[in-house]
Amino acid sequence: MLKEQLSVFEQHTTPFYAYDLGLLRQTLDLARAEASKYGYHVHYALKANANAPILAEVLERGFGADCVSGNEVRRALEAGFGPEQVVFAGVGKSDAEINFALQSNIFCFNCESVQELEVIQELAATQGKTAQVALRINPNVDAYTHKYITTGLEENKFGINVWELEGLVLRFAEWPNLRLIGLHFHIGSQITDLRAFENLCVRVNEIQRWFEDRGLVFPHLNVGGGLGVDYRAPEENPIADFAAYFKIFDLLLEKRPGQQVHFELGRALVAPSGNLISKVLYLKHGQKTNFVILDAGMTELMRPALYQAYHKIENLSSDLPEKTYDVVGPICESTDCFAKGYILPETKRGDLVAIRTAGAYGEVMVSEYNLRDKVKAIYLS
Ligand SMILES: Cc1ncc(COP(=O)(O)O)c(C=O)c1O
Ligand SMILES: N[C@@H](CCCC[NH3+])C(=O)O
Repeated sequence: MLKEQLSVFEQHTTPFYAYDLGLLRQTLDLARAEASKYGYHVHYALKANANAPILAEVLERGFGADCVSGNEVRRALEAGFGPEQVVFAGVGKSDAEINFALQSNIFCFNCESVQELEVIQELAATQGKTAQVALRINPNVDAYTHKYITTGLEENKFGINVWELEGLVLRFAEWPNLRLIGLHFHIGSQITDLRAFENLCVRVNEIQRWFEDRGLVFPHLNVGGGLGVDYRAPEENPIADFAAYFKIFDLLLEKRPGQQVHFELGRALVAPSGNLISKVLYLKHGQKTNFVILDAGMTELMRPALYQAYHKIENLSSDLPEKTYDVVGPICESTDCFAKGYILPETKRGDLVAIRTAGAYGEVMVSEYNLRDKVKAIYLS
């Protein structure tokens, strides 16, 4: 119960992120236990949260690192991940980022276009290196999630389209500095309808057979991340159903002998253990609405403004009878709104409010807009 932490929260200047390291450890332990039943490798997606104390817990459990920028690769290496644990995805890797990853001898580049393969070949040749690459293929599988966080449909910018593969395989011989070690897929984020992963397996099997028909078998399959969390009921479901998730792949993904299967989970590992704690600055009574104006806004947690995302909100200070409010931030944008028509106990200036399930894609997406101060983080063990 977050309310039990109220006295701790009251000692800190708001707004701040509060991370529950106990819940984080439980989540990571469970994910590791379920993945290891099948010998699966999990690479934690740093883009979800790259804070040092979080990375330390991830690293301690033997997960690898999934990075999408040169700076994420650097952060992972600085945190202690070995280069052989680092994969690097991203639709627009710059030459400088590729060079840095090559110099660092990372495990694998997840390549998203033929053009990128050409550039990595050229830069690897200049460095006298061989780059290990996986082809990120756009499988055209619906993730049944918000359209802004779907990545595996043909209309999305991510990955190599299947219709490009025929031309691509003919060109492998032109790239002596690339070692093609795997296939990579990622269909989207906050996936709660697990049938999307079933469909992904069916598609990966088809694509794998297509390559086999052309004499190509890869030692690695990377099926990405995307497992969602329960934003509406964080107390009832604090940990994602890793057992059901990994079981789908065990049942449906056709693994070749000796083939290694990789996952890139971000949100499901860290979202529930982070909460944004904010203070109520003002109560404003409009014609039709009562506004709760917080000292945190879209600059500290962008997801509601960007995706109309739902985050549960709790008033930690009040037990008064309930009222209905629009909960908003201080930023000069009308989209700076965490929730409309939200029921909270009667709220007063100075109350502390928790915006729940904000451990993933919260602090990493902070903006300085309106010259806001950088939000702080505290860690509860
Ligand atoms: C390529 C890739 N891998 C992994 C992830 C992590 O996704 P999630 O946090 O939904 O598990 C993402 C983000 O959607 C991604 O784009
Ligand atoms: N940032 C997004 C998810 C994008 C995942 C990365 N491809 C979110 O908050 O839900």
